[in-house]
Amino acid sequence: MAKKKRPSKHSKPSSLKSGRPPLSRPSTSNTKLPSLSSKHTRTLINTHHLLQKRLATARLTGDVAKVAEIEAQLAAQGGLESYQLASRTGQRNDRGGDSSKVLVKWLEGEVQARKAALRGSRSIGEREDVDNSKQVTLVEGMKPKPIRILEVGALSTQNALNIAGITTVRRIDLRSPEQGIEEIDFMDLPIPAAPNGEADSGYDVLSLSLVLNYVPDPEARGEMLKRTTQFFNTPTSTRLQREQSSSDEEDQTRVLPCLFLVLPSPCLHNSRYLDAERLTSILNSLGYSHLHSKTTRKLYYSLWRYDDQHARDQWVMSGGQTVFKKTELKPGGGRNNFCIVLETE
Ligand SMILES: C[S@@+](CC[C@H](N)C(=O)[O-])C[C@H]1O[C@@H](n2cnc3c(N)ncnc32)[C@H](O)[C@@H]1O
Repeated sequence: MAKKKRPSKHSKPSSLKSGRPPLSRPSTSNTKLPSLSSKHTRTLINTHHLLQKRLATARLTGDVAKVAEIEAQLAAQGGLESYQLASRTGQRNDRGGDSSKVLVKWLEGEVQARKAALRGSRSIGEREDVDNSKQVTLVEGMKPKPIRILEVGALSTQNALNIAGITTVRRIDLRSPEQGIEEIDFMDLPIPAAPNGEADSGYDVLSLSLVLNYVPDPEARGEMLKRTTQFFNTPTSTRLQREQSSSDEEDQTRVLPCLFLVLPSPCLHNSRYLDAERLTSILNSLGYSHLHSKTTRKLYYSLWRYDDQHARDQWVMSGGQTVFKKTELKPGGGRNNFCIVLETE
């Protein structure tokens, strides 16, 4: 059988949607959650991931019959829609809750600072009561900038990230389960423009919660991580912030801009090819520094500050690795094959 040409490793990251099964039905519906047992939920999610992986391999080897067979299996299982429903069931409070609460906890300092600034601006506004037009100008002028969040792989518009007056959240997914979630592949999402080096055209926080493990192959996972770095407020604004920051200590406590990364715990703690040290090196090589992490029985949560090209240059200058191939770190049975591969430009 004729083999399909493998895409070049250095080509522009391709849309992940092209490697996905068709969406099972129109995307604007607001489906009521059926009650699924946790065993059923787990089986559905695991089978979906397994079929996705097999589908990616069949596509790569150009096995057309196999592709059709796996797509039919995915469709019979309910496709991405059923997978999303199962994932939402898994987010219920009685099943461990939704990861956005952990992110908000780690952003607490930023949230409280803005709340205090808001209170301050309101009291100044009240003092200027005599002149209404001035009051508005003053209040608006003093208003803190909201924390701009991009949530990739969003299942609901209702989560802890919505904090009135403090955050603005843009949500995207391959399949939009409800209004307010844009249906777009992150790999196709236009990179924010920064006209004239203007700050604030990007995001302060990018959330990738249980998304990277959805991507079926290791190179595409690396591409996804690499792409995250282009969505933050411009490197110029980050650098300016750093220069304005009064001390190194202050710089150490800075949280924004940052990446929130959540993976199933076994992807990090029981993989042949990935562990916490390796993940840290991969993210350091992209210009991230580790701020927080926590592991529960099911999930690994982490927060990484993006320190831009400057940090990446320093990493390279100090001899840091920038290419991460599929290298066995922990041999032996009983482990999984989750892996992230990173190639240089
Ligand atoms: C397990 S759900 C995770 C949902 C939620 N973030 C959570 O933490 O529970 C994974 C979602 O990521 C979405 N997804 C995967 N790859 C994506 C991509 N490249 N762009 C946008 N969404 C993506 C899938 O469609 C799916 O709805």
